[in-house]
Amino acid sequence: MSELLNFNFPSEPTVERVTLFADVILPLPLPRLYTYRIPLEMNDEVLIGARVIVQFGAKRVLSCIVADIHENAPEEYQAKYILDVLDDKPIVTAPQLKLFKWMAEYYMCTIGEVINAALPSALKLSSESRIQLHPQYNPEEDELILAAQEEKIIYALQQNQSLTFTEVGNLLQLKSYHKFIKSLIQKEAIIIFEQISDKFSPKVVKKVRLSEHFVQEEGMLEELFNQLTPKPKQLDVLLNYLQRVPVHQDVNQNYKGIEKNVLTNNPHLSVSSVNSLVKKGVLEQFDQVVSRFPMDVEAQQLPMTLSEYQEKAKDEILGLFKEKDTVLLHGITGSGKTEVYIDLIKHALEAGGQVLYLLPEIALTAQIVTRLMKVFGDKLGVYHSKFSDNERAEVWQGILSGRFQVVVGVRSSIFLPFHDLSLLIIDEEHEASYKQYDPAPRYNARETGLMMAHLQRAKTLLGSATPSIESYYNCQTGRWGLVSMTKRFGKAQLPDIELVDTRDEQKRKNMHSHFSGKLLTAIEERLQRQEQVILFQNRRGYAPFISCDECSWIPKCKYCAVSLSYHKYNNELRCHYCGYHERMPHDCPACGATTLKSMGFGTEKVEDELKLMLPKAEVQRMDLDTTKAKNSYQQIIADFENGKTNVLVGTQMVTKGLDFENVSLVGILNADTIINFPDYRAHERAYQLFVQVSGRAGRKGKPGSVIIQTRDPLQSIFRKVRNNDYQSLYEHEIEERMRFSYPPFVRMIRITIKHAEEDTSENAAIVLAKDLTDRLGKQQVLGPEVPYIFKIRNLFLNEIHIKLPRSNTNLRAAKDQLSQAIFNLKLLPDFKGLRVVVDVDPV
Ligand SMILES: Nc1ncnc2c1ncn2[C@@H]1O[C@H](COP(=O)(O)OP(=O)(O)OP(=O)(O)O)[C@@H](O)[C@H]1O
Ligand SMILES: [Zn+2]
Repeated sequence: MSELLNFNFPSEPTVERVTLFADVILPLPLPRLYTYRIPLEMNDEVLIGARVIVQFGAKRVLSCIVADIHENAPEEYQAKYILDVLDDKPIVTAPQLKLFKWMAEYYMCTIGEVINAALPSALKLSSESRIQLHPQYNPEEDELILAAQEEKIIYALQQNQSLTFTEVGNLLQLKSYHKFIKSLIQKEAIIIFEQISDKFSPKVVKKVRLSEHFVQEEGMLEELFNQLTPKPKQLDVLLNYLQRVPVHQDVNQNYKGIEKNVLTNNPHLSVSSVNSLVKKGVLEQFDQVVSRFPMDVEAQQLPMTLSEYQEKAKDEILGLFKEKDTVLLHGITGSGKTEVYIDLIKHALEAGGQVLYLLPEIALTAQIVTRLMKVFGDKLGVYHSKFSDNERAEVWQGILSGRFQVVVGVRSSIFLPFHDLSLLIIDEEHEASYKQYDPAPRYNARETGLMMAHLQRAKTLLGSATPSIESYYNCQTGRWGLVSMTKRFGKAQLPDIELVDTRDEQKRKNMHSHFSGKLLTAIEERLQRQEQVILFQNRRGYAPFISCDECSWIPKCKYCAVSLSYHKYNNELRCHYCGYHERMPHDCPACGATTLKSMGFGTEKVEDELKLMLPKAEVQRMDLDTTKAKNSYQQIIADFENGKTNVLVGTQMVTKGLDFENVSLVGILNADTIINFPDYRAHERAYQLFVQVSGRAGRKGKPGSVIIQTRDPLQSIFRKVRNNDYQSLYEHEIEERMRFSYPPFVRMIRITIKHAEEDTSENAAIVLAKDLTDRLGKQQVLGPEVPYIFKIRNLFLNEIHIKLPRSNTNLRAAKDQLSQAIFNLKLLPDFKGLRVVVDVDPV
């Protein structure tokens, strides 16, 4: 595979008339690249990193990326011709291709899977792709010079709204019709969209401006004033317009106009006068399509000067960057890391490079984007999965064209087409959400980011108040630089942390459902003082399961080995693994009793009960269920920021990096499920979670407090959290990792074997484990074992863990062995229908 993936980047375009071949990456999980022949007339047009259209299989026509161009015909098959060239410039850059290749090798997947994850769908075309008229193109009015075929397409689109590529081909009766589509896209007459649901719907605002001749021709404006004197209401409208758009100072300002509703919503102006002026032709009304990424936000430098500590940290980072490529900024919650990042980004942009700022979660981007917009204006691009395909394609193209020099985004941003990255920031670097579980590539954006930075010779700054053990270890061994900030910004102090023993409280009848008396009183106090509260519970839904009081029946998922969670708002039982749902039964299907009780509690119940107990409080919830819609994150965060809500209840979404100045109390409702998680990282995770969520309190001057409810307050983790003692957590953890051979001392690979038959799954796992033991040695192979959740989506699971020494040569060899073993396993007739999932560095 690696030979086939060898990319060459010829520095000069080929001009001779030789027969050329292109190796292409199809967006499919294929184990290797395919070679196509380049038609002679396209010799100069096919470029590495650009898209071409090819036929794959008997029927499929799709776009793919050219990875290499050479003169060697494939030996095993007759190369088909490339049908068309889509781009006249590469849309995937040279360092990106190298990164994708590395990802495929490192994470043991195909490069097609990587490309598939990387490209926004709007850049992936197939016979099913659709085109529509460009929303700003008006065939009746806009004079474009179109070829006859192009006119035909436009005409058909006017009749039909949209066409698939296949339909375009049929319409033109041509095999190579893509060039017409391409040309129409370039002329901005059409756009491509992947699904009807994704159809590009631009935001349009109604605007007005003065008709041009009043502005351009001498004396016209005075005359207009005279004309309008008998109509004082219309005159008012005109004066108001001129106040907002001082055309006498700068005539060009008129062109932009203002939004019409600025005039019509003004209580001092009459709507009918505005409309009369439009009718008379004094005001000209027009529609403007506003980009989803506002272009006219001017960068406005905020007067944020770094504190002495921040300045010192920044200088240390820059100093370390002279010797090291990677630096970890370990700054406590609220120490002001973001401002240090912003300063470093400015620095990097001034030197002319590109910057990527990675965040683990969309919820976080909302706040940070506002902060960054103010400083970087329209140089800033934002990238995450709540954007539509077209929006994502717009960011992709904007990076290629140089429009966006700094991008803030979640893990998938590491796929973006940077070519001159100079700084990569990985905020909250300890976050597990940087890792993609499913589907392949199962990559970690932190590790991939580091590789990306390495390939582009960029510097990487990772930041966290609770660094991952692996990262801190890298600093201890001297591979990375370490910079610390140990004080909160300004006068803010770390909050006081109080433990409440729920077992004890229960005995004293001091528990009100899931709230201790102490927590309730504390919440009430904050409400009286007009301060805000964040409550954290690690489960969404109303209750993790329900059970019959009579017969103990518990509803389970039909397809997975888990109980169904109860969601009250739609009275449903839901599987959090496969999405299966059913109505909550009225009585027990097993015994008929009407005594179904919900057990345990999730965020929905916390919200519900709080509203009952404290009816005056405005409570809002932030979890997966309340943030499905595109802008719901922003709304919830904005409501909390503006003080519209007093209490924010949420899952781990509320714990990360959010910055609210008025929060003086944080409550953790049930710490125990977090600590008692069966995983070697449980301790580290619990520490990170408690410290992060506590860190939301008391960020701006006002003292903050934290109440943690637990049945076992004597656990050592709480002492570390209360003392903010990362050092002792690290020392304890790193010793255990060394003793029991866990990362960072070894690399782990998890192999999950899936089959519809329980026995087949188990047998296959035994055979594979045996083979792997033979190949890699006994020490290296753990399992097979049946995971706690042993069935998901009707497939029975078995797991094998592999631990490998850290040296790179061994790693590659071991992975080859692993691939071989899996390949052989799947060939065995007993194991038909077997699925094997390989997860490198699982988290
Ligand atoms: N130089 C500065 N001038 C004014 N305000 C600042 C400055 N630096 C930080 N702040 C304010 O201090 C608060 C905390 O800063 P910030 O959010 O960057 O902390 P952080 O280190 O990222 O914390 P966390 O790890 O909890 O996310 C913010 O409200 C921020 O606006
Ligand atoms: Zn299920």
